[in-house]
Amino acid sequence: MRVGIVGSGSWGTALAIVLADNAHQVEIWARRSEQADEINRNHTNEEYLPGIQLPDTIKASSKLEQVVEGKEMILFVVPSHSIRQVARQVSGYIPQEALIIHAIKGLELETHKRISEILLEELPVPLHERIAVLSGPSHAEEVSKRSPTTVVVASNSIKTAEEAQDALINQHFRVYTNPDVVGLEIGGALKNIIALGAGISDGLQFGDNAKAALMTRGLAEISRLGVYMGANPLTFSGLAGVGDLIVTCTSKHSRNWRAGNMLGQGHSLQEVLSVMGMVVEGVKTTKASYELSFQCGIEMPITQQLYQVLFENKEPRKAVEDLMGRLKTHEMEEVAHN
Ligand SMILES: NC(=O)c1ccc[n+]([C@@H]2O[C@H](COP(=O)([O-])OP(=O)(O)OC[C@H]3O[C@@H](n4cnc5c(N)ncnc54)[C@H](O)[C@@H]3O)[C@@H](O)[C@H]2O)c1
Ligand SMILES: O=P(O)(O)OC[C@H](O)CO
Repeated sequence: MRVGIVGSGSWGTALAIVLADNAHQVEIWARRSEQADEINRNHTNEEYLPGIQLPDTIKASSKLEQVVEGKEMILFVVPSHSIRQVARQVSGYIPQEALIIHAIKGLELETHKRISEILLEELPVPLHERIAVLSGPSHAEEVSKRSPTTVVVASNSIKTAEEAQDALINQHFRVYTNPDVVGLEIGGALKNIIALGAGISDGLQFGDNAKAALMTRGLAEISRLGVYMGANPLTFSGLAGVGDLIVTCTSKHSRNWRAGNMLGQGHSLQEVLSVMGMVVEGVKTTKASYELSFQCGIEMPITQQLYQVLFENKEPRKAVEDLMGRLKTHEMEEVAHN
């Protein structure tokens, strides 16, 4: 297939490798022309995937419309804060039968919308059945080295999900399908909040019990909001739920964990973001989810404490004390009240 990848950060570039390995014809959009030149000339993307040699067949361009024009498959892999503007810019240039996959893990800050909801608003109606989301435990650094990785694609159309699966699956990159778009998007976006928390906990040197607690209770509040929004609870025990939570809370590759770790060591949010150089989706997602939790009347204690740490200068240690000092409760409220 002729494939256009919108976004040449670490994840867009790693997915370009997967697709080039599958003999697709890949063109990738780079915001800066020097980066496109580097990919075309040296077959590297040193800023985002240092030390990785890209297949020679991957082409790059800094002309956004050109990257989607005439393509049979388009992947959107830009940070969540830019997807609406980027989708709007290319909307009129995408062929009407193209398969659209987004691999973005975040929520729109201003509207709290999921990425597929934004795509439905910005792309023409004939493309709506063609939209799929890709999620799951998948650090770009490992995918680009062809380490075994499993992911999941969801779409409202099973045909679309299966087409995405067929295009992406290979010996190193195993792709499952799932019909639950809401579950995939909520799981993928909100695990970044918990990874920030896990990084803080490690930065405070709290140990493994604390991290396991954050991951487990984090999954409980992610599922609570997700189910309220229409997700299938089973999705959260799958790759896009617990799978991605594990990898993001425990891997040295995670930007969210690393950012949290620095916060736990006493650095300010501004300092942390200025040294990261790559998107830390969990920061904006914490704000969007904090607001959503009040809007929907859903209890999300970890998200609420993290919001105070990130945006109200609360001491991380005090946030942990407040979490531990909450009123006693049942592990499974829903079960206890039946
Ligand atoms: N890196 C991973 O391992 C990984 C894995 C799965 C999902 N994701 C998700 O993929 C998405 C992209 O992440 P990434 O890791 O590739 O990010 P990145 O920080 O490595 O790269 C971001 C890319 O987007 C571009 N960009 C930044 N601001 C932009 C703007 N305003 N408009 C247009 N383009 C802009 C940058 O130039 C860069 O090419 C995120 O939602 C992330 O959560 C990342
Ligand atoms: O590096 P992070 O924290 O953005 O996480 C990357 C992926 O989402 C892991 O699946």
